[in-house]
Amino acid sequence: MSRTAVIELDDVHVVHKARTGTLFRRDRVHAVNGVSLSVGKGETLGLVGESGCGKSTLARVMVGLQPVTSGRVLHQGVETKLNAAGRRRLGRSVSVVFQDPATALNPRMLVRDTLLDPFAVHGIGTRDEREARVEELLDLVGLPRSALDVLPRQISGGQRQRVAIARALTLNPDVIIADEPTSALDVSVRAQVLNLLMDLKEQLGLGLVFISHDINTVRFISDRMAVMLAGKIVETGPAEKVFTAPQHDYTRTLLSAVPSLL
Ligand SMILES: Nc1ncnc2c1ncn2[C@@H]1O[C@H](COP(=O)(O)OP(=O)(O)OP(=O)(O)O)[C@@H](O)[C@H]1O
Repeated sequence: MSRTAVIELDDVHVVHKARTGTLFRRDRVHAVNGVSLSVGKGETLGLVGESGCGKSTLARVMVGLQPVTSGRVLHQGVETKLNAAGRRRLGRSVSVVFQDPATALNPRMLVRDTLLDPFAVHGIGTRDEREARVEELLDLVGLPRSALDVLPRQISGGQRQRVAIARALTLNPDVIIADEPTSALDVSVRAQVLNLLMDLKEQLGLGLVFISHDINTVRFISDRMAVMLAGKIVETGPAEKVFTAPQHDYTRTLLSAVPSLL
């Protein structure tokens, strides 16, 4: 079966200027080093690797927030340019859920306004359409109507992450990039948020890129898995295969670490 990937990266490199070095000659960090991958609707790609291996930089590339140093980013088969129009197109189709909803959500915005915000940014929908969609979003993520008129700090961490997921869904994206979406949450609610993401993927036919340092969580949620080490993808394949028959030493090292509680 061949279908066009929603997002495809072709030999992408990102070199950051580090905060170290001198004013005139900053050190460089090769955060993403020749990564090629693709994700389509209806599948979950798990991206696993330790802290600092370049996962978040890669996530930012996929949503158009991070320019690449070299390589190509294709959206629906067409190379994207990170000008205003390209970014807007990508932003409608690919949205992101960050690790910590306490910092990702505007603390001074009511949940209702947070969910309405993407409509304003993209200038779409009538007032009635926007309001109806906000109610639909609450149902999708399992929040009560009473959650609309509160500030993020007035609800629990798990509920805040549900709001962040609802916001990511506002404009009906094709793909969601979830960057360590459960790491900042209490252990007791992590499984609920993971299950919600899996249900939404099924129900809406979404593509999901699930990023985590925890290989057990990635296995649980992913169809395909990519293992990242020092900016490179060192192993990729069906999640079950990578898990049961790892080919790379680094994957084996990750697998031998203590199992997590999600
Ligand atoms: N804006 C930036 N400027 C300079 N260096 C950066 C920048 N963003 C990331 N880096 C560096 O690039 C490397 C990869 O960072 P990145 O955040 O992508 O990794 P990560 O795997 O997501 O790690 P973590 O899980 O800790 O966020 C690190 O060495 C980091 O210090």
